[in-house]
Amino acid sequence: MIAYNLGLSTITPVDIIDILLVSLLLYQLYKLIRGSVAVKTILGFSTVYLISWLADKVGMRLLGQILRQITGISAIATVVLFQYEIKKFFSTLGSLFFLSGKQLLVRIPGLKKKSDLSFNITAIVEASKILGGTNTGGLIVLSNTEDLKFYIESGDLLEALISKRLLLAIFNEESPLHDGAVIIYQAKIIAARCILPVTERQNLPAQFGLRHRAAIGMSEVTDTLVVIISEETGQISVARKGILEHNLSAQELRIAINEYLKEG
Ligand SMILES: Nc1ncnc2c1ncn2[C@@H]1O[C@H](COP(=O)(O)OP(=O)(O)OP(=O)(O)O)[C@@H](O)[C@H]1O
Repeated sequence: MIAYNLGLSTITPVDIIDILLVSLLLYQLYKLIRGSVAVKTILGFSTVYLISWLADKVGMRLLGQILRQITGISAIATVVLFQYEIKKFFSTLGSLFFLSGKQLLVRIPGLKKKSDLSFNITAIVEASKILGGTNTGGLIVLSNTEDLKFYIESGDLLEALISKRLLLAIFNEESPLHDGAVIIYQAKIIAARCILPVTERQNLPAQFGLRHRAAIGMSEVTDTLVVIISEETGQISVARKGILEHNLSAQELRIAINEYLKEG
């Protein structure tokens, strides 16, 4: 076996692969919890552990005992509290194993391949504004990194350049394509009439029906930004990482899309 002697220890190619895989895993974990409530919860758990350890050290038996009980249930609490992050982590790992070589390059940090075309943000913003103004429902999934093959296959393939007129034509109530979601991958409208996974969350306000629930569900399990135009109120919302930002102006929608594309 090939091995490199760097003085202190011998590094083999397997060690290098090992380090690369661990870095990839840690990067995925970091991406998942970055900016989410998970960070605060982890800090909370760590504080309880620390106080419990200190209480034991200085002989505060009662406090130590109570805190130990709390830390004892933290394993179960972690699974319940982080069910979204855990689900997302495994679905990301799963999709990594089923990526083609080209898609794998897109996922490796630093090697992210930018699309040759640029996302026509203005077309998406203007179409959303018009749809909202005429109380026409719309559901648009933006993906910069995942090809969303599984969801694309549930709808009708289009592979067209993004244009305001095309988006308006798709969501026109007379159109046979208006039901379900449009999926935009990199800079193209890939498919329409797609079926998205509906969130299982119970605590959503009653005003949010299936369109909003499907948007939240999709953003929970994929790295996408989902734009919703409400048929009932004409309001524009976006869902990202399971969080819904409601009643956005055209300018706010533009900012949300820009931020997503920068992140992606
Ligand atoms: N799983 C799904 N995937 C994609 N689109 C869906 C899904 N479920 C519902 N929809 C779309 O949402 C429409 C129904 O929206 P519904 O009125 O229940 O939602 P809503 O959140 O109250 O939105 P609105 O404010 O527009 O009424 C359907 O006609 C369909 O186009």
